[in-house]
Amino acid sequence: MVDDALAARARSLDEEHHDTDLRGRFRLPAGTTYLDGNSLGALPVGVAEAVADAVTRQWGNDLIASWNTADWWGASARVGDRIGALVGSAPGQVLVADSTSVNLFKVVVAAARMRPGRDILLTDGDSFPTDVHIAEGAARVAGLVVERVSPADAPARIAELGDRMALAAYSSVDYRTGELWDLPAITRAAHDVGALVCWDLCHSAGAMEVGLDGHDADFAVGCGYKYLNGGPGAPAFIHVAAQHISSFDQPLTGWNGHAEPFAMSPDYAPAPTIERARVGTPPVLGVLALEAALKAFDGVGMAGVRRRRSLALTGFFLECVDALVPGIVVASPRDDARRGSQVSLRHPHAYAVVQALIARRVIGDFREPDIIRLGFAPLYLTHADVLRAAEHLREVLGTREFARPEFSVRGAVT
Ligand SMILES: Cc1ncc(COP(=O)(O)O)c(C=O)c1O
Ligand SMILES: Nc1c(O)cccc1C(=O)C[C@H](N)C(=O)O
Repeated sequence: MVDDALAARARSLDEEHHDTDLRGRFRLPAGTTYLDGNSLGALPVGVAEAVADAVTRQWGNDLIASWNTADWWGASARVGDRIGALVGSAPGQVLVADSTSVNLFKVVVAAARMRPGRDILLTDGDSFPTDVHIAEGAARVAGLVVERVSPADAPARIAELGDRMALAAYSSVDYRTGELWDLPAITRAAHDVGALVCWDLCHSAGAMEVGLDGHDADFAVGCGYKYLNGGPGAPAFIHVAAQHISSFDQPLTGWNGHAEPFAMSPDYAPAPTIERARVGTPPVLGVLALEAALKAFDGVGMAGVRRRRSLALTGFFLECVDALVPGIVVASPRDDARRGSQVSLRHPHAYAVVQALIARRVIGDFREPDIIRLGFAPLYLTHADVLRAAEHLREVLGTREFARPEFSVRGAVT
């Protein structure tokens, strides 16, 4: 009975939100419910063809001329602008380059140089590990001291630290719990004491509005392979607000960031544009795959993606969980205003539960220590998928299927 009511509700939500259902823009295997687009996004239609064209025609036939004729050289900034439009950053402020880790390193060192005499880098000790590791590593290079403070406590701590604060570096969405942190409040608090902020948008870019310019964010970094669907190892992006570009003195002074790379000067002079964030030769095939993937967002407003899909899908999943798996601990906020595009559940056998779900072709992931992490990529999931996932979860838990020995064997990549 419960299932009938939920099935009817899933159908009516899918009808109501039909205009924003972009499943047709993706190639997803039949019979799979993919809830891991927050780790590796699905393959958009047109990417395989674009990469084949880049390989066979641009590279195979046109060879080195393609740096100009196919504008390989301009691709990093061109694709950066496309991402900028999704995260609320005006053209000329976003560059596709390197990895999120490397881009964060550039920002930390540049920010320290922009705030001489200030010694604190505030960050979240519970962030995705690379954010903490890079913060510590870059801080050593730049002469900063890292203080680990939860995003919830950051505004108050920033006010206490005052003019010791150089940079606050936070994720906008917690990778484990999916909590959406208060980007406007932390940004304001940092600016009130003359500090800078950097936002890691790995778990928000492509899933919700971010409003970087609207909130006056100084810097942001994020990856191309999650909700942006750029494919495994896709290049990342970096945002530097227009007013900071001329003072963005980043430490990785490779020849691609030079004002005139082909002058082959032995002396470094940074490009006057966002291209000063470049380091070496970009991974062109990866940048072009990402560009093709971003076509999935053509004509789509991020406000609709957020409200009519991300929040509708995660909200409906919470309803399904309450009805079908009552009592399970929900680690993600129930309040829409505080939830990213994932729902995480806690279970003492979370790893085995996730493996049992995967065996049923419901793909989510496990995160230490006890998190079943389910990502709801807004473009290609439906409310029917959401219900299917919850029904499988009920069966895996209800029958204790997860206790089968094969589900406890840990693999290297999870
Ligand atoms: C918040 C966050 N930052 C950074 C990364 C990864 O950075 P990189 O692209 O350097 O591997 C991830 C996920 O891999 C992440 O979740
Ligand atoms: N980035 C990853 C990778 O390159 C291989 C395997 C997994 C991952 C990850 O998804 C980590 C990810 N940022 C996370 O939120 O857990």
